[in-house]
Amino acid sequence: MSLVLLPAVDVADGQAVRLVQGEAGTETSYGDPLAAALAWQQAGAEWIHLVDLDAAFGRGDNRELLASVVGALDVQVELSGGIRDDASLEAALSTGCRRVNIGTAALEDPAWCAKIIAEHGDKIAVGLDVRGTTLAARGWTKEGGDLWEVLDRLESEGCPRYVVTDVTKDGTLRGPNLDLLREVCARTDRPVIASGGVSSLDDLRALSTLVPDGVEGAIVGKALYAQAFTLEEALAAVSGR
Ligand SMILES: O=C(O)c1ccccc1N[C@@H]1O[C@H](COP(=O)(O)O)[C@@H](O)[C@H]1O
Repeated sequence: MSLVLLPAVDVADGQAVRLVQGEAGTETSYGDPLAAALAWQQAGAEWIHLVDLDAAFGRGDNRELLASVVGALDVQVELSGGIRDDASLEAALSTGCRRVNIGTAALEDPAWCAKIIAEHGDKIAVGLDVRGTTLAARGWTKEGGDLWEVLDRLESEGCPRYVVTDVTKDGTLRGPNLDLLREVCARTDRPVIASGGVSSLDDLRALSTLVPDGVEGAIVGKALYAQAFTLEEALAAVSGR
């Protein structure tokens, strides 16, 4: 199996943006989110990782815009940011996205998280956003507990998939945290999506070596927007071409 690539489209104030280490105020804008997503689709992406950053930061949302982006795409969408209760989950799933990524609520509302895993199974992924081994919540501005304790709990609840982000690497082009990914994969048989730090085709080749361990995919953001490589080149690299 080849590593699945998920180009990221993070949306703040109606624009596609990239942050550095998830910090508000570090935005670089890349224009219309739909245009960005369509460009990745046109280049061969099978998935888009679509994030409502305003909802993640609790400062508003881009819900209607993101719904229109999902509706206009033919590829599968992983929708993330601000999905924290029944209403936001229902709104997210009703867009037609393939799955949602739950961050803060998995840390602050374990009972609800267990309930939605039981109800929606594979449509749920949990985002493990970490600094070191401390989880981050609420737009990565609050600490959310110990990674290994939370992972043990989610395992017992049957969490179907994890999106593992090293917050310190995100948007920095400093390379993925391969050790962290290896450690998470050693503690779960569930698929893991790697996020944060991809800077080069060699990073993608390194992540591909972790596919047998359980790394199913990689979210790629800044490197694509900064044109460190094209998505076509990335897809060729992970397919061994
Ligand atoms: O993706 C980012 O750059 C990012 C930066 C700061 C906060 C969140 C970010 N991304 C996504 O938001 C979810 C968490 O949202 P929530 O806690 O469930 O509301 C996180 O997993 C990232 O996918």
